[in-house]
This record gives sequence, C-alpha cells and structure tokens, in this order.
Amino acid sequence: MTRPPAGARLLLDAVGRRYGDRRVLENLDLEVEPGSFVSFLGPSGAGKSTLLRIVAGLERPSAGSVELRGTGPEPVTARMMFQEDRLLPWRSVENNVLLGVGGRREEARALLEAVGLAGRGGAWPAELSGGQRQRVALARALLHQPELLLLDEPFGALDAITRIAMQQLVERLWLDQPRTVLLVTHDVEEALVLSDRVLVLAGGSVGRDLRIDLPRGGRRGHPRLVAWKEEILQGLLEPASATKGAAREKAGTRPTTS
Ligand SMILES: Nc1ncnc2c1ncn2[C@@H]1O[C@H](COP(=O)(O)OP(=O)(O)OP(=O)(O)O)[C@@H](O)[C@H]1O
Repeated sequence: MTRPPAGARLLLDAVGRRYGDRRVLENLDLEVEPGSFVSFLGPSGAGKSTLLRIVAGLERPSAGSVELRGTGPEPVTARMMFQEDRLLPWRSVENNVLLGVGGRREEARALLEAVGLAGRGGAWPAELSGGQRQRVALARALLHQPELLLLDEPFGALDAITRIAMQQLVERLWLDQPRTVLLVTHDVEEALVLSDRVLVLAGGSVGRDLRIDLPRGGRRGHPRLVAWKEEILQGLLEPASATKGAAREKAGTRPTTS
C-alpha cells in the first residue's frame, strides 16, 4: 500500500550540537519524507533526545540548519511525547487532553475513544495505569493534529505486554491519519516493527540508515527482521567492547573471565 504524502518534511543540514567541549551531534544531514515513520537508535548518550529536542524547536543547534516543511503555508505543528506522561494530577483526564485548548470537548472525547479510553474522561490521572496514562498523553498530542509527532522513548516505562499494545495503537492511529513520526527508542525490535526507516546514531551523526520494506502486520518474528535486529544489536555492542579492549591494551591488562 502506498500512503499519500502527508505530514511534515524534515531537512537537517550539517546539524551540530555541543555542550561546552562535548560534541554530541556533528555534521548531521538528514531528510525525512512526509508521512514516514522513522526511528532513532543508538547507544546511551548518542544524542537521540538532543536531536528530537532540536527538531521540536526546544533547543537550538550549535551549527547547521533545521527546516520543517508542512502541507500548507502555516508553520508546522509538532507535538512531543515523553517517557513520563506529564499529566497534571489535579486535572481530569479530559481536561488534561484539553490542556491549553478550550471548547473542543467532543474532539477530546473522540480521541479518548480512539486510544481505548472511552468514558474515562472524568477520571483522575492517579486512577489510571501507566499504559492508560500514556494513552491520555497520546490523545493530548493528537488533539493538535500535528503534522510531526515526536516520541521520545514513550513506552520505556511500560511492561512488555502494555508496550506492544501501545505500539499497535500508535501504528493504527498513524495508518488512519498519515503524519510524520520520529521515534527515539532503545528497543531495536520496536523500531523495526513500527518504522519505514531506522537510523542508528553513532559518533554524532547517522551511522546506519535502513529502509524497512517488510509489509506491516506480520513483521514480528520475520526472518529478515530477526536478522536486522541481530546485526543492529551487534553494531551497538561493538563500539563498547572495542573501547574496553583499547582501554585494556593501554593499561596492559587482560580481560578476566570470572
Ligand atoms: N542540557 C545539557 N547540558 C549538558 N549536556 C547535555 C545536555 N543535554 C544532553 N547533554 C549530554 O549530551 C549527550 C547526549 O544526550 P542525549 O540525552 O541526547 O542522548 P541519548 O542518545 O538520548 O541518550 P539516552 O539513550 O541515554 O537517553 C549526553 O552525554 C548528555 O549528558
């Protein structure tokens, strides 16, 4: 199935970000097609969240440029979702969805229904499970009909089963309403199951750029997906063992086996 182009196009040109002497991103070029689902993997500290914050406009790059092109002349609407749900405990579920927006109760209720929380608008966040709270956070992001949805490890705190349910929900909503999605995750399988494209950040830039051309729906357990997963995991493990090996050589020590 070919999806109609929708959502924002993202163009990063030689983006760099440093904190003091520390270069986190360097000379990063990237073009993301409108309506595509792109995931970012990489070792801890590789700059995945930094990149997302830069795309969201929450942080400025130290070098290079970021361009977002929407479907119309208006500025691109982007919304971000985090590992923490960031719900306000003193507001009802529905009023959390409507945060900063007035008078769109019908839409908020329809969205709560779409995320599997029909009739729970009057509940307090504390009355919901972690997965349900993330559903509210998703509904809140979608109320703004973003052309760009930025997901920073949004299922990281959820148990394995809830996590898969959330992945399926996000995929279904994305298929229903095309928009560009950027997902930062540590879960290689999650990235491969959900994405059109998986990017592995390394050394401040894009190390690997994989197009996942498997049909959706039956990806989990597919031999090609399993092979990609192994290959990516190996690549993520290698820099660490190479560094340790180099450190040992320098120190003149041998690895211990116990
Ligand atoms: N505001 C900041 N000030 C100083 N250093 C920062 C700041 N934000 C991020 N960093 C540093 O930049 C590097 C990249 O951080 P970032 O959170 O983007 O990595 P990440 O790939 O998302 O990591 P993780 O997978 O652990 O979440 C880290 O070394 C971090 O300490």
